[in-house]
Amino acid sequence: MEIIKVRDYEELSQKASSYILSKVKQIESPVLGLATGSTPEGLYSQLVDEYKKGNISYKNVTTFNLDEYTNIDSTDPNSYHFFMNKHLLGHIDIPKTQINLPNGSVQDLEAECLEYDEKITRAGKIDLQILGIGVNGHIGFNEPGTPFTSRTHIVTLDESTREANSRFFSSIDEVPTHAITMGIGTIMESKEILLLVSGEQKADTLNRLLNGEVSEDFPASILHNHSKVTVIADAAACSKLAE
Ligand SMILES: O=P(O)(O)OC[C@H]1O[C@](O)(CO)[C@@H](O)[C@@H]1O
Repeated sequence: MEIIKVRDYEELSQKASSYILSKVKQIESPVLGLATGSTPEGLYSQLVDEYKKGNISYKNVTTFNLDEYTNIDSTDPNSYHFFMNKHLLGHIDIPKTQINLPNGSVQDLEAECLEYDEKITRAGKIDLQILGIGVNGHIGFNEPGTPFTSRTHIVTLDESTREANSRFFSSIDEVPTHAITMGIGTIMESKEILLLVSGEQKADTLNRLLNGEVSEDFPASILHNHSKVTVIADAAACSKLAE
């Protein structure tokens, strides 16, 4: 696991954007894994800017998002479909047919999970997966205790995760209780992973990730078993690391 320490959120977003753009230019038909949450917002804004400046085209890119709430329509402002359109996908030249997010509003959610996982395999697997990390070490919506071998599945969200995400809703009661997420096994099949960690509230999390043991109690710890993981972390997130 390689760690790149940067000054602040702005530098983190710039570094992550350059990293991704170099992959998009290098690979003929890149498959990107995308994340939601506050952390990648700055990155997405940079990716949009580069497109608007005419420095990049995303016509050959295929995307797979990590997760989506269940029982929420894709037009709902709290859905991850809406988030991705608002922050990235609605502003660039990627063809709609190459955009993939789990559909949390279908009746047969189990079938949706299976199909989503198979679609990633059919696309030739993810070239570069972008990840954020929850304070409890979750990746995607894989909460502590999720088997490392898990495939795309339905999860019951931890109260702490619902609490953290309630900032996007008018009250915690409105935060969905379930979601579809790529499994840890699915994420680990990505050829490369870029993890973004920002802010003081993630300082203990980053310390545990880098110095703790690999355990299902802390889902992100599995990343130690992947051969190509880069972590970009800002000074606030690094504030609990030994010099
Ligand atoms: O970037 P944030 O908002 O801290 O979120 C961290 C993680 O939590 C989630 O938003 C899920 O709660 C993930 O998608 C994200 O990677």
